[in-house]
Amino acid sequence: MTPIKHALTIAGTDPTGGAGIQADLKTFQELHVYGMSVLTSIVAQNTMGVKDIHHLPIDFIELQLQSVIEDIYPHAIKTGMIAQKEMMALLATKLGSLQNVPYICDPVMMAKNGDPLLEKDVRSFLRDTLVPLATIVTPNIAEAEDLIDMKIDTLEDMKKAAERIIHELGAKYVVIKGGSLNGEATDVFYGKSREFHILDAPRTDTKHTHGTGCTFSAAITSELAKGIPIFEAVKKAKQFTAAAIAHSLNIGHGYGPTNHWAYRLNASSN
Ligand SMILES: Nc1ncnc2c1ncn2[C@@H]1O[C@H](COP(=O)(O)OP(=O)(O)OP(=O)(O)O)[C@@H](O)[C@H]1O
Ligand SMILES: Cc1ncc(CO)c(N)n1
Repeated sequence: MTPIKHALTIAGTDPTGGAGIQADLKTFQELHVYGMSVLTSIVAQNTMGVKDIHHLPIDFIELQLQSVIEDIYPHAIKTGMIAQKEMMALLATKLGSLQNVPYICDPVMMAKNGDPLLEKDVRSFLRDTLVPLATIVTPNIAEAEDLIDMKIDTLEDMKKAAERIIHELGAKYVVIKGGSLNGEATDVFYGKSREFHILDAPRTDTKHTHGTGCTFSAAITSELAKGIPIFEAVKKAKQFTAAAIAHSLNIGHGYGPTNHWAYRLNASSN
């Protein structure tokens, strides 16, 4: 039997379970990877928006990380909501010291309704500290625009932005998620091999897309933890997320969550 793989998410919380740490752990579980988590910020949010954020002390984030790593070494690590400069600095030091562990950087900046999840003026620090360490960085359109200070309106713009993220910021690979562009669900993958891949999936006409980005990056993390090659991992994550959105859940009063078990249902009916 293949030994179990372990994946670690370092992120903020969503008490409604659709985004953040909770979405990551559900995704790890669905993709048969043992899930672990280090909390950075506790967020009072729901499908309608963010009410307040409580940031954990830096030394306590460090202690959580140390507790996990000295006991169950992760085969892949993702970061999601990292809200403060001090958190980014700590994680840059720690992640930089881990050898050969794929690092998936989801540069989370805001919730689906536009409420900010990062403190003011830290976006450039995220670009300079965590992004360069990433095996793969997974911005949506707004996050990519912010990272390289460029407006993105077309697929060609997405490709230019992807090149700049790799060649100017230093990540190894990038997938820019086009979920919010022109009513398409087309993503652009690019990386050190300098080849573009366009990822398409049928777009589902739904507003219930809370946590799609977390789910997508957690699915990539799961596959990289298993040792799957990077583009295969991204393709699988795209299918997993597309199924989760196609069967998204009309619960809550705002942007409802995706359905993390939809991929399993599809797979068992094939
Ligand atoms: N309506 C949709 N139908 C199908 N796929 C979608 C849809 N919306 C987004 N996607 C896909 O879902 C994945 C996540 O992209 P998205 O742009 O929604 O992330 P995000 O904005 O970071 O999400 P969040 O901030 O809510 O976590 C991408 O592969 C994107 O193409
Ligand atoms: C904690 C957290 N991370 C990410 C997102 C973006 O979906 C969210 N709403 N909450």
